[in-house]
Amino acid sequence: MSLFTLHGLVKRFGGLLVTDHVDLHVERGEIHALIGPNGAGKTTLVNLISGVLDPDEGRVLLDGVELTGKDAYERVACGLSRCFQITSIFPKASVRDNLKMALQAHTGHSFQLFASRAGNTALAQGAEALALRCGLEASLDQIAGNLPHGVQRTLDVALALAANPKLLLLDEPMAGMGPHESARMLALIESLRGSMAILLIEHDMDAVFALADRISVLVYGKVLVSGNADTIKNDPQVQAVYLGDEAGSDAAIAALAREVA
Ligand SMILES: Nc1ncnc2c1ncn2[C@@H]1O[C@H](COP(=O)(O)OP(=O)(O)OP(=O)(O)O)[C@@H](O)[C@H]1O
Repeated sequence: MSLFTLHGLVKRFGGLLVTDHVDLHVERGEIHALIGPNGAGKTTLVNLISGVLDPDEGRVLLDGVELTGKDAYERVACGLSRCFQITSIFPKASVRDNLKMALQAHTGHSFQLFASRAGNTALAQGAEALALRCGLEASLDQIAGNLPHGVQRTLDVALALAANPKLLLLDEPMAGMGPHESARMLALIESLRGSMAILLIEHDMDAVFALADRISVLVYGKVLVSGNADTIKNDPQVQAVYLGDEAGSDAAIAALAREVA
C-alpha cells in the first residue's frame, strides 16, 4: 500500500474545473515532484492536500488514515507537514525559540514540558539537534525575522520537521533563492531522503531532476504522466506542454530543451 494517495480528487471554482479527477500516490521514503506550467492547478492541489481547501469529490489518504474533511492542524497530527513559505515563523523570536515552540506544539503535553526543568532541557536539546540537522546551528541565537531569505526558508523546513512527519509537503522551497541558497536547500532535501516521504512542488527543473524519484506532471488540473526523470524528459506530451507553452517557467523550458537537444 502506498504511504499517501489521492483518489479521484476534484475541485471546481464556479464553472472552472481546476482539479480534474486527480489520482496520485507517493511511496514510503520517496521524493515525488509535482510539476506543471503556470495555472496548471498545483497550488490548488497543495491546498486540497493540506486541508486549506475541501475537495468537491475524491479522497486524501495518509498511511491508511482518511484526511479528507480534517482540518489542517489535524492533518499535521496525522503525519502531514507542509512548509508554508515562511509564514509559520515567529519573526521576533530567535531561531532557537522558534524551534522550541514548534517542538513543544508537537508534544502531547506541551505546557507541562515548558513548566518543568527537565522538559525545558529536552526542548532545548531537541531544538539544537533540529538546527544541526538543517545546518542552522550558527543561527540559533539570531532573531528569525532578521535572517536572509534562504535561511528563513531553511527554518521553515526545520519547523515542519519538528512534527516528525511521514509526508513532508514542500511548496516551492527554492523560490526567490540565489544559486548558493538553492544548492544548500537541495542538499538539505537530499539529506532527508529515506527518512520520510516528500512531495515537492518546484519550478527549478534542475532541482526536480536531481532530487525526484518520480515526477507527476499536472496540466489543466489533470495528471498527464507520472514516472522517473527519464520517462518525463522523454515524454512527447510533456515536451509539447513545456516547449509549446509560453506561460511555462523559463527554467522548465530551458531544462527540457536541453534534454531534448
Ligand atoms: N479561489 C479561486 N477562485 C477562482 N479561480 C481560482 C481560484 N484559485 C485558483 N483559481 C484558478 O485555478 C487555476 C489554477 O490555479 P493554481 O493557482 O492552482 O495553479 P498553479 O499551477 O499553482 O499556478 P502557478 O504556478 O501560476 O501558481 C487558475 O486558472 C486560477 O486562476
